[in-house]
Amino acid sequence: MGQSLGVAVLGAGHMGADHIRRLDRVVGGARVVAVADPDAERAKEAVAGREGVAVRTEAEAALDAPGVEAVLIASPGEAHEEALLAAFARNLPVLCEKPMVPDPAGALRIVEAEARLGRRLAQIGFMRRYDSEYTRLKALLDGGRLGQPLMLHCVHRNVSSPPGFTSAMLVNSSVSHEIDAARWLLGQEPVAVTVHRPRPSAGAPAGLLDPQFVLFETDGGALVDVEVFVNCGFGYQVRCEAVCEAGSARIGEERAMAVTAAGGLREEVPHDYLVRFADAYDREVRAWVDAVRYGRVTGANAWDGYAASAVAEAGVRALESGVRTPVDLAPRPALYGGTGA
Ligand SMILES: NC(=O)c1ccc[n+]([C@@H]2O[C@H](COP(=O)([O-])OP(=O)(O)OC[C@H]3O[C@@H](n4cnc5c(N)ncnc54)[C@H](O)[C@@H]3O)[C@@H](O)[C@H]2O)c1
Ligand SMILES: O[C@H]1[C@H](O)[C@@H](O)[C@H](O)[C@@H](O)[C@H]1O
Repeated sequence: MGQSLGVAVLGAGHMGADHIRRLDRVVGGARVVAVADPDAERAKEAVAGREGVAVRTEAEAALDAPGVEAVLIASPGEAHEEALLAAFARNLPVLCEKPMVPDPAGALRIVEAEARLGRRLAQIGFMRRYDSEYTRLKALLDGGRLGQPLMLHCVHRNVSSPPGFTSAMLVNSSVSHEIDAARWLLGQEPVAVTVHRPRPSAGAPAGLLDPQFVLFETDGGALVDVEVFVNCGFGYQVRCEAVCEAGSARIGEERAMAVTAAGGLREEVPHDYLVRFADAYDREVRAWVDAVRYGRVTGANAWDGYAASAVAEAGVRALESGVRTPVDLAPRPALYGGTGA
C-alpha cells in the first residue's frame, strides 16, 4: 500500500461526488485514483482539477486502473451486487452505499460470497452509526441506566424525493436507515412489519404513497414506528425517541443555530442529508480508510446490509398487501457471529 490509500469511486452522482471531495480533501490518508460512471461528463466534473485520475464508463475498468487498492460504491442500488462481486474477485476492500443490494436474494449472494472468502471486505454505508447523536443514544441504551427499551418512535422527512422515486423506495431506500439504526440501537431483529398509508400529501408526485407509517415488531418484544414523508417540503428531519422502562431519550431535535431577528426567534432546519449528516459521512469514510490501511474492517457489515434488505422487502410486501407481514431471514453465517451455513 502506498502512503495514501488509492480509491476507485463507482458512481459520480450526488453521493459519489460528495465522497470524492471527502476522500481527497477531508479525511486524509486516501486519494481518488479512478472514477466510473456511464455518464462520462459527470465523472469528469466530479474529479475536475485533479491530476492522474482514471475516468471510465465501466465499473470494472475503474477497478483495474493503476493504483486501485479499495473501492467506494456510490452507484444506484441495482448496480451494487455486480460491483461488490467484482471488488471481491479482486480482493479489494469496499465501502458500499446503502442499500447494499435492494433485493434480498442478491444481498444474500453477497453475504455468501464474502463468507466463502472467509474474511470481511465490505462495509455498508449506514452512516447514522457514526452520527454523534446516534452514538450517544446507543451508549445510553447499552449502559442500561434507562432499563429495557420498549419502543422507538422515529421520524424521517425529506424536503422532496428525486425523480423516479417509488412508493416502495420510501421503505427500501429511506426507511432502510431506520431498520439498520433500530437493529443496531436495540441489538434485536425485526420479525414483522405493518405499513399504514394515510391520504397522500398534495405535495407528493401523483401516484406516490407519501407519507407512510411503518411499524416493526422485534424478536425482543420492542416496537419501532417510523413516519416517513419524503416530500414534506419544509426540511430534512430525522428524529428518534427511545422509550425505556425507566426513562426516555430523544435525538434529532435540531438544536442548531437559533437566530433572533425582527422581533422573532428562528431555528435553522437542514435542507438535506448532506447537511444533517455531514459529520457522520466524514467519520464513516475516515473510519473506513483508517481500518483498511491497518488491515481491519469496521462499521455495518454485509450481514447488516442483507438484514436491512430482507426487512425492507417484507415492508414493501406489507405496503402492497396492507397486512402484517413476517420477515424471512436466512441463517447467519459464522463470519458474522452466527451459527448458520
Ligand atoms: N447514505 C445516505 O444517506 C445516502 C444518501 C443518498 C444516496 N445514497 C445512496 O447512494 C447511492 C447513489 O445515490 P445518489 O443519490 O448519488 O444517486 P445519483 O443518481 O445522484 O448518482 C448515481 C450515479 O451512478 C451512476 N451509475 C449508474 N449506473 C452505474 C454503474 N453501473 N456503475 C457506476 N456508476 C453508475 C449514474 O450515472 C449516476 O451518476 C444509492 O445507493 C443511494 O441509495 C445514500
Ligand atoms: O437515498 C436517500 C438517503 O438514504 C437519505 O439519507 C434519505 O434521507 C433519503 O430518504 C433517501 O432517499
